Amino acid sequence: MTRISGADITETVRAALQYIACYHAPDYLAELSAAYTREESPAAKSAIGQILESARLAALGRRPICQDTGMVIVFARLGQSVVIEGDRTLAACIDDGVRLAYLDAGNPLRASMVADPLFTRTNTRDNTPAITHVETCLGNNLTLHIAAKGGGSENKARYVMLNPSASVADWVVDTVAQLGAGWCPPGMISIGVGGSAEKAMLMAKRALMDPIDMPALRARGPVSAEERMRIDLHDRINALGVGAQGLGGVTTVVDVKLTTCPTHAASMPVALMPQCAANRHASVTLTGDGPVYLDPPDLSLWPRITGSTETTDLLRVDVDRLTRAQMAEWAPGQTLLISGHILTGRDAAHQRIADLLARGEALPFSLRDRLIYYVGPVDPVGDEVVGPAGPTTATRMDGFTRMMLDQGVLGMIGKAERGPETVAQIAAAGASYLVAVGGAAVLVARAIRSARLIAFQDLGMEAVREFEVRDMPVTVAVDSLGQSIHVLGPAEWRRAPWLS
Ligand SMILES: O=C(O)C[C@H](O)C(=O)O
Repeated sequence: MTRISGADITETVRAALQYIACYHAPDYLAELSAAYTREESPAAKSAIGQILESARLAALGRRPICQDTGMVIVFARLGQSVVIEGDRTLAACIDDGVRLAYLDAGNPLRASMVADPLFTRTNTRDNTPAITHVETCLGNNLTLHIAAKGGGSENKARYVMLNPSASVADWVVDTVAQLGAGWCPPGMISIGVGGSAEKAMLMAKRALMDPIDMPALRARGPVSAEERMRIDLHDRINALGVGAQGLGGVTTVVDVKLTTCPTHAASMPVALMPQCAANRHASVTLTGDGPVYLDPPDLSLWPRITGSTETTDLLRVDVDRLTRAQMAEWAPGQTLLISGHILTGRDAAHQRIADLLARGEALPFSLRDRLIYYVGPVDPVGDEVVGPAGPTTATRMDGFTRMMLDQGVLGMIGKAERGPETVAQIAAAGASYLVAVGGAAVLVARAIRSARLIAFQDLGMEAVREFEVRDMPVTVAVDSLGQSIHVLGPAEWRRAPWLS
């Protein structure tokens, strides 16, 4: 019998969450560095370079690698000979650790969880609850596989019940082809096949925390049908040409996981889980000897990438004097360095604006001739004006775009593709959609010189702020003619004859 105190579980979870918020899993970092070296598409190479440089700044400064510091997912393996001491359940001990980690005064992480998801969607302010799954096993230990999963990649999880004779591989490739870039590639895709509907999802999610072994698998060669399928999927997904941030490129995934389980003769449940470029997870085993701390990583593994936002031949834009005529000169894929004042606003702020307008009430700020940056930043510490502040997925704001353009908005900054209708609205208004690199949150924040709360303070990280930026690198994603880099880029880099 092993006694593990609830307080030790809490402290272990707290420390692990602070750790993974700032340090990428080293195996993923190594694969991302290799992808950077391999990348042939200039836009994708620049995006990967920015993610790597931002990751290095985050690790050195011990700040979150992404402004979306994630929803905490814990897979616990509880030995049957373990007694958890104290008056808290295992899930409550884990939630206590989440609370302490996210409210850490020295390195606060962003609270993203909202309670009452159907109606009030009220931020719980401490990122609880964690989503905890417990499985018992033989033994004297408690192992916790802990991840902080970003919302953008979680939103792209997919599930299907196929006929037993259908091709799972074809469904996976077709599905990834339609996922868009909101999951922030390059990352990983994990497939769970079999069991029941919920079992397939859990298998896929759990396997995202396994070590990356695609290069080793290729080097030794596959020895099973599953391994052959993994390699095939890896090749076919990369041949889609989606590339980093959906800008078109040779690497969309660095690994593909595949987990199976017996299922009903009538069924073929298939789950697909993407993992974004903020690949944050760690495993810790408590043995009853106190809390467990992860060893500090070897920071020489974090490469220094220079030139990904080189300023020499880029167009500098003063957004305080921006006109539609100027924007008409921009071309998709062109990188700009913007300076001046921009407003922030994301899901909840857009909903609030829509509600105010629907009631015929005045907005507490003017949107005329403004750029809106879709972002929910981390709170600042020390002399920061804002914490890490990368873009959120713009596609979610598509339904509000007509309304914002009608209010006189000149353009938007976010990440990932816009739907065809939104692209047409942007073009018709002579507006623009710009992208910053998702997952390069520390780098983006460096361009922000001041931040001021403007409205909707109760929305926390989703409040409207005004940022003053200097030389913030953004890429034109939709120009005023309605051309989209998320269509043009992947089309240029697609090497998938079965799609044409
Ligand atoms: O919530 C965010 O800041 C980003 C989100 O994870 C997204 O990718 O859309």
